[in-house]
Amino acid sequence: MGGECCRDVVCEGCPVLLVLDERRRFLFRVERGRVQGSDRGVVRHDDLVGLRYGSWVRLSSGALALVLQPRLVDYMERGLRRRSQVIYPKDHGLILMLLDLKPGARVLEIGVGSGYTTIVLAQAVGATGRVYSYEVRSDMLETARKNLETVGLLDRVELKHRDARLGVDEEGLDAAVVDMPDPWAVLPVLHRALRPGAGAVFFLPAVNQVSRLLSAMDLRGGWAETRVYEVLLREYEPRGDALRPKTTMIAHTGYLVYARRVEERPAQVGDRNRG
Ligand SMILES: C[S@@+](CC[C@H](N)C(=O)[O-])C[C@H]1O[C@@H](n2cnc3c(N)ncnc32)[C@H](O)[C@@H]1O
Repeated sequence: MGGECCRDVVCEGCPVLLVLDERRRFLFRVERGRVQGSDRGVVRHDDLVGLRYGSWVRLSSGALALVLQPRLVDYMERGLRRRSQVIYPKDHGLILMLLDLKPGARVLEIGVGSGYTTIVLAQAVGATGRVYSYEVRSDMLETARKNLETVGLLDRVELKHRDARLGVDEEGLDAAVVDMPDPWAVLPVLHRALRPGAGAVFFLPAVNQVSRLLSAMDLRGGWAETRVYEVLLREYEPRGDALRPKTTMIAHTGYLVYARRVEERPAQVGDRNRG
């Protein structure tokens, strides 16, 4: 039975998510001669080579484990370095939809941190797109670089060690994601970098930051279609005999502010009466 390496079939160098149960999940690249250990027995990497993703392998103890292809969320849960607060997958999903990101898009990112969001953007824009990512701290950029290498998406990203408040190099961009403490300070930068009509999403942990950003947008003008969201995700125990929500959940991560960069609105009748 044939199939493409790392897509259908496990070959040497392919990533594998080995799942014994809900808690015992191991993410690694297959290297001949190596062994993956667990408290339920071990598996030799050599025994994984040639298996199809989605199939089962028997450990030395006789226990069975599932051989899966890791998704980005699996890397985020157990395969990446984390040095900063990161945006969570529940928020990433909405960000991608709000920005209407497509293969080929050119996207600005301000505030790279550990690069979790950079990775999501790089996957969305595809091989023909580009992500321009600005970060003021060199240690964060290094972590992000390693994480992008781990998931194989570094070639779609330009990492720039710069304070974005001082400006960015690009123009005519399709979208922007901003995750930094003072996003109101980059509104003029975004206006120059985004093409008219392009969307920006700002991620903000505290509600007073949201309020300050909205006031700054009102004052400056040139932003429209503004929306504010908080995404709450409730996961359920997948049990047919006792279906109910899990007892714990991530209650708060941050707020998303979305707006589109537009031309300055011309004056119209009634403007004088506006507060
Ligand atoms: C919370 S982290 C970003 C996390 C990222 N969104 C993720 O999901 O992994 C915020 C980052 O913004 C960076 N930052 C703050 N001010 C900045 C500025 N003026 N220009 C560029 N980066 C900045 C910080 O150094 C920090 O690494």
